[in-house]
Amino acid sequence: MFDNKDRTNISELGEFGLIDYLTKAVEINQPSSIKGIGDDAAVLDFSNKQTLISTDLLLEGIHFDLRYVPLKHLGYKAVQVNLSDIYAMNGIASQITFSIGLSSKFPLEAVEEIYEGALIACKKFNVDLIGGDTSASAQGLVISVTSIGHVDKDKVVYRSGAKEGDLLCVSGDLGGAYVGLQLLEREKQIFLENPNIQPDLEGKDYIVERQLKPESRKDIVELFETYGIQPHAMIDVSDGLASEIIHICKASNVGCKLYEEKIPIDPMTYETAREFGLDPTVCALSGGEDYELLFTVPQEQYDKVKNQLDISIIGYITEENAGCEMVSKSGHVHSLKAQGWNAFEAEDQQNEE
Ligand SMILES: Nc1ncnc2c1ncn2[C@@H]1O[C@H](COP(=O)(O)OP(=O)(O)OP(=O)(O)O)[C@@H](O)[C@H]1O
Ligand SMILES: Cc1ncc(C[n+]2csc(CCOP(=O)(O)O)c2C)c(N)n1
Ligand SMILES: [Mg+2]
Repeated sequence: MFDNKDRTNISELGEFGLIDYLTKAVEINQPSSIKGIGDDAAVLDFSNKQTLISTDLLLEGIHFDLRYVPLKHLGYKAVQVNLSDIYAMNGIASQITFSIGLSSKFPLEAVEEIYEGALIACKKFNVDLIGGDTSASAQGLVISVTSIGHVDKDKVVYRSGAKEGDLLCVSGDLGGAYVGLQLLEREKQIFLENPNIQPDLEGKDYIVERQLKPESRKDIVELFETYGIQPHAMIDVSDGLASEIIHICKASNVGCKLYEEKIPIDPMTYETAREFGLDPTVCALSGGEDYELLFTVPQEQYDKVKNQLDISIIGYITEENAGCEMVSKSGHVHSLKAQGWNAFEAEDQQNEE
């Protein structure tokens, strides 16, 4: 990925030199950022708002494969997947910390690319980078991002607030990131077998972007504010629709009825899934990494959500004993299973190979 470029060995700069180098372009814009990079801790002040904090870990070989993920995209995605958790609380993200563990194969130029992507995401989403940690790693690249945000006390939305009769809604469309991943994996295999064949991703931009460059849904939180929509429960779709629905239902002690025909799937996702012999609905239910927002609203808010082009009403909340069910296109009722992506399963499969 970075073989043909200039290589500056990180040991030439040392840890502090590297930190200075990477953070020289960092700007602080948020009024809540009192002190950013440069002391033992950052200092924040959210006055009368509630503070939101979320952290996630991204590991080479488990969460990403550098044979087809460009480093700049990786930096961008690492920030997006974290901001998504703040938006899933109906909050606005304002700061992140960005930590990296680097194995010796990474030259300075590689780390610079990761940072470039991360800073583009920060700028676009109006978030300050206020700190992090940098270390050597014995093997592989490790990235951990912590995102910090704020929300009015009466606006915060938990997974546990869904009520019987609520409408179950989701933003955007689902399954694209998974089908994009299948496409990238296929091209990787072809390339490994014959390095002279160039990857053929033509016409597949949307799903490849859904995988490599996801956009967290700050715009949906802003839309809620504009239209006075207050969800009862919310979660972001990282592991797949089925798994996230079950999280909401378990946390809220409710059941749900999901309609397969209502699940939003982009035509390119649909067609490419079919080309791969995959069921597009299964890709949406279990694929993951869509980073859309899944939420419930009381029925009285139907008029506010029904005309939103980027929101689909996919079902409704039932009482707990009814369980979590999906009505298929043919009218059959299936119990929903949380077959979402699981980092530990992926590891087991790798060990078996
Ligand atoms: N090692 C850990 N120690 C303490 N708490 C943890 C740990 N791992 C996860 N949690 C907590 O468990 C809860 C659920 O986390 P989980 O990672 O399942 O959700 P998520 O971050 O929204 O999903 P994903 O990681 O799939 O994007 C959160 O409150 C999180 O802080
Ligand atoms: C090489 C490679 N293997 C697997 C995936 C898929 N994947 C990575 S993270 C994730 C969901 C959230 O993870 P977490 O719950 O750990 O935050 C999924 C479905 C990928 N993109 N690349
Ligand atoms: Mg997590």
